[in-house]
Amino acid sequence: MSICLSPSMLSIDFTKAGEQLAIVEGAGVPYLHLDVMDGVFVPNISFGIPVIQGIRKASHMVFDTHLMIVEPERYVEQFRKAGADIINFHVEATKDPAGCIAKIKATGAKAAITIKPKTPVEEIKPYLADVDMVLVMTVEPGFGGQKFMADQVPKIAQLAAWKKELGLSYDIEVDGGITLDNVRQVLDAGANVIVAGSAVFGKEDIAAAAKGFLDIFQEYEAR
Ligand SMILES: O=C(CO)[C@@H](O)[C@H](O)COP(=O)(O)O
Repeated sequence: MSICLSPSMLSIDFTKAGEQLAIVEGAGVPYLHLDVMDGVFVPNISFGIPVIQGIRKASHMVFDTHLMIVEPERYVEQFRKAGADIINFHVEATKDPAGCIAKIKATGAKAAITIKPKTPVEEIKPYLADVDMVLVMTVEPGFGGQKFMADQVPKIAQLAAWKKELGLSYDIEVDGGITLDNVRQVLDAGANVIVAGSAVFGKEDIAAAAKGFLDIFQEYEAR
């Protein structure tokens, strides 16, 4: 399974967004992680549908849209129309995760389900056969630049074990505090989609930061 980098837009310099998106795309980064926050599900507000629609025109990357909003099913069609390729919602944010997955898939987008650090990984087990990706948060959602929670790594390993045991093929994404120093920990546990905000867009040399991750991925893929 290939390993992908998904840099988080939350850490982009919005005054230079077009330029910085072109840098990561030019470096061969396949995904762009879009953190949508509503100020209710998480204590922060970021950006939403019009911004995604705007940057869609400037990028061919896979838009990996992480909805940190309550009742995400209300907005699935609009995010898809704006350009989302993957629609990622929190199991804690909806009363009907199965319905939300079905709604996402009906739009033609890939469906992904996410858990916060305090949520047991067992809560998403019933949905594993129906999703394209699972996302393990390694920080409390809401802000970039937080410290990686290493105690979440066993969840990644559990999801990798279930994937094998159940004969499934979902991607395992990890998000929060990932750096060049700790990325091997999550790759070793079985993650294959890596979100990094401050460790990519927060760096002076964005292309070199992205390359640092891509080189490690290449090393793992060659094993
Ligand atoms: O979803 C979130 C925060 O809620 C993340 O996507 C962060 O934005 C990642 O940023 P870093 O922790 O890598 O700086």
